This record gives sequence, C-alpha cells and structure tokens, in this order.
Amino acid sequence: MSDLTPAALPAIAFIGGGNMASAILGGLLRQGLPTASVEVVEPFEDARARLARDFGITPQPSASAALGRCQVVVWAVKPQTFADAARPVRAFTPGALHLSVAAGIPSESIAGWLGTDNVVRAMPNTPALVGQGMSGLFARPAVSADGRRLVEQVLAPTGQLLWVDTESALDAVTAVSGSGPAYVFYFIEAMTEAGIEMGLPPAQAQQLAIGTFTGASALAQASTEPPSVLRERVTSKGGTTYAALSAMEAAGVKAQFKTAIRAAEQRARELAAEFGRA
Ligand SMILES: NC(=O)C1=CN([C@@H]2O[C@H](COP(=O)(O)OP(=O)(O)OC[C@H]3O[C@@H](n4cnc5c(N)ncnc54)[C@H](O)[C@@H]3O)[C@@H](O)[C@H]2O)C=CC1
Ligand SMILES: O=C(O)[C@@H]1CCC=N1
Repeated sequence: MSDLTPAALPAIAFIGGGNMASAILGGLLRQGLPTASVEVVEPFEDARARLARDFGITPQPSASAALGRCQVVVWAVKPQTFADAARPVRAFTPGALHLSVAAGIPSESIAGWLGTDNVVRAMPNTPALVGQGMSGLFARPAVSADGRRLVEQVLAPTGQLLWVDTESALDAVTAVSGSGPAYVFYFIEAMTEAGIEMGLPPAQAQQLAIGTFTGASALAQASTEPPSVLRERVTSKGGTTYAALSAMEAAGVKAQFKTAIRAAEQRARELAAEFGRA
C-alpha cells in the first residue's frame, strides 16, 4: 500500500485560495505536506496576503508554468467563476488529476473546460477546518483507482470521506452535509437565544448549546442505535423534552426543515444549469 501521509504527496495546486482551499490546505500542511509542494492561484491581493501569513506560502496572482509540476489541481473557486478560471489553467496542467469542490458544477462541464476526463468532484464542509469535515466524492469513470486513492490522500486530513456512485447524489450531499454546518449553527443560535431569554448569561447559554451538539453528535456516532431511539431515551413521558418536541411537531418544524434542505438540493441543480454550460 502506498504511503498515505501528506508528506508523501506529489505537488498540489489550488485554484482559488478562499475558505474551502484554506480548510483543505491547512489540514495538509498541519499533517506534514511541505509548503514547497503547494501552488496557489489567487487573484485577490488581500487573500494572497492572508494565505502567506497563515500558511507561509507564496500564492500566485494568475496561472503560470509553475502549475506544470502539480499532479493534483484542487478547484476551490465559486461556481460562477469556474469557467473563467479554467481557461488559463488548462494549458499548464496536462495529465493532472482535477479535484473540484465547487457546488453544483457538473464533472462533464469541468472535463470540457479542462480537456480531460481525469476529474473528481468533492463536496466537503467547513468542519474540515478542524479535521472533522464530512465530504461526499464522485469520480468520473475515467479516473483510475490510483487517482481515487490520491484524492483520498489529499482530503484525508479534512475528516470523513464517502464515495457516491452517481453524480446526482452529490446534490443531496451538498444539501445535507455541504450546507449542513450552517443548519447546525442556526440551531445553536436558536438554543443560545432561548437560553438568554430565559435568563442565562450569553456565554453560559452558548456553552450549553454548543456542548449539547458536541455531546449528542458524539453519542450518535458511538451508538449502534439510530438517532430516533436515542431521542426517545431523552423523552420521558409527560416530561420536558416531550413538551418541546410536541411543540416542534405542532409547528411543523421537521417538515419545514426537510423542505429547506430540498431547497438547497434544488439550488445545487440550478447552479449546474446557470454556471455549468461549456
Ligand atoms: N464554504 C463552504 O462551506 C463550502 C464551499 N464549497 C464550494 O467551495 C467553493 C469555494 O467556496 P469558498 O472557499 O467558500 O469561497 P471563497 O470566496 O472563500 O473562495 C473563492 C476564492 O476564489 C478566488 N478567485 C476568484 N476568481 C478566481 C480565478 N479566476 N482564479 C482563481 N481564483 C479565483 C477568490 O478570490 C476567492 O479567494 C465554491 O464553489 C463552493 O461551492 C463546497 C463545500 C462547502
Ligand atoms: O452555500 C454554498 O453554495 C456552498 C456549498 C455548500 C456550502 N456552501
């Protein structure tokens, strides 16, 4: 089996040096990828200065022959920027494996823009910043087993990885786990606000809300039982949890939440239609 440590990885290019690139790059560097193995293309000066300060790298303002040594190119630009960003990169990266984290943009469009079928799409999420991310992955059929392993090596420091068999499943991954951290933060905000409204100091209310999410997630992860059973175990008949869950059911919170997640899935499809055209 090949060495799976970041130190053993080939050179990697990042196109776009924002949040997601920083999450992936930060994890790789922390786990031993040498800064000399990294190229970043980032047109905005402020963003380049931040990358230099945070990671000790020297990002480039535009694509250049320096990309030629990179076997993997990570695409971390906004969906609406992808087609424009691809044009200057294509000539410098023949033979590279391309890994896109852009929401919605179909691998077929990416393959067309870059002139290669060696394309993997990933949908990570921001807990990748602390190595606790959840990523869905889809490879075009032309990607070899070695190519898939390389992608796993690149993303391993970000957290858990899950290959899906169809590209359309990535829209569901985007809606559940890609956007998902925002839903969790939203609920943390709601629980914190409720705690404050009931008289708790803000810092205490926030600690209780975050600690509860951390603990419940850890319990759900460790347990062999489904979340529904764990929920029932908290819910004493006629007790406080029952009162809260009954209020949520009466208000249609679960149904509304599911509808909201479907809106994210729909938006992922729209992004493909809006920005995925070759
Ligand atoms: N933020 C999130 O939670 C997640 C984001 N994504 C996807 O990751 C991608 C990047 O998102 P973020 O990192 O949040 O965005 P961001 O805005 O933080 O980063 C994008 C970067 O691309 C740079 N850029 C713009 N034009 C460029 C060009 N022509 N060439 C190279 N770089 C260029 C921008 O200056 C910016 O620094 C998006 O496609 C998004 O769908 C995927 C999963 C989760
Ligand atoms: O909101 C977005 O479009 C991106 C994709 C998943 C999370 N953030």
